Amino acid sequence: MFTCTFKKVHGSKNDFILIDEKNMQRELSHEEKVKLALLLCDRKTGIGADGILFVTVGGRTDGTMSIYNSDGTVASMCGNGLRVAGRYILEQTGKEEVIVETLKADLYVKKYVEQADLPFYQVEISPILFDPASLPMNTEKAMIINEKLPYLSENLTFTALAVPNPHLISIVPKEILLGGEQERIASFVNKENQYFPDGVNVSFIYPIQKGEIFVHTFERGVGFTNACGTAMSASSLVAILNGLHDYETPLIVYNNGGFVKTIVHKQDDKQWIDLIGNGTYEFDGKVTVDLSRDLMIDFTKLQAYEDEVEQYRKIEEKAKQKRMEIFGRESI
Ligand SMILES: N[C@@H](CCC[C@H](N)C(=O)O)C(=O)O
Repeated sequence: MFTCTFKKVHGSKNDFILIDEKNMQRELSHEEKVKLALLLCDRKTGIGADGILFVTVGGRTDGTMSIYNSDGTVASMCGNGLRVAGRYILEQTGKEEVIVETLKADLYVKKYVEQADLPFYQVEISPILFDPASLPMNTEKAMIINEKLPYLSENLTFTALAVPNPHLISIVPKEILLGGEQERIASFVNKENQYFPDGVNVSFIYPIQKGEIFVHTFERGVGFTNACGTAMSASSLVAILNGLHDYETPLIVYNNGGFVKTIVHKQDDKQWIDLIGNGTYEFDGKVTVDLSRDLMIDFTKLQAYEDEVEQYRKIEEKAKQKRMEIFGRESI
């Protein structure tokens, strides 16, 4: 039997079970964490989430975050997750800004003060890598920027980059965004294939107007999600590379769960992205599982964060209206 307390959280409705490792009855091996992700993230038989964020406070940096996708695979980063994990580490340390260790990089997080009604958090997305080996992607080319990939589509062009988890991104017209192309392409590259041996997150960008884009993502290890933070960050850079936006300038990125703000920085030879958005706590809970029998035994809600859930509901409502105006649908 294994018991732990957790927080159910979300960033743009990309939802997670956040577990502070100090609240676990005992340390879990990687294999046990995989099982826990499969059990708890299941939306029918578990608690339901896009992934588990394992967090520790203190250590070499102010804290650490690791992410297990709902299918049990491990990713190197999670932008929406880092906003909530960063918030948690900020609150636990009482600091104004923190550095969080993730699998491949130490990343900067702070509270974003311009947002009055609901606290927003700003997280650093870096490094940004175009070398196909860093995704990994098998190709002869040195970089994939607005390239046709005939094995995926005859018409669309794609940009491939790692931030540092892998993203394949295409700018598309409305009818393509609303059609079945994204699911077909994403399903192909996330099954066994010769081009993306570890799979890849696939995003479609729809440019709304100057300063605004919509991003829809099929996440590796999850499927379509309401939003993917690293994908929205990578898509912001892709928008700039295509002349749709400028460096050092805020961009509003709408998604199926709300919106975020991004700023892509370029200074000398260094590039990084600020991802700014909500980091919402929904409720605290306690769960008991039997990992040897792959069973969730018991799950109790301990405390609900009704005020912030209600505040977020207003943001969500506005974003829904925006999607209705643009696409004539509440969600994509
Ligand atoms: N939702 C995340 C990304 C989670 C990892 C991703 N599915 C992967 O496997 O690379 C985000 O907000 O960035």
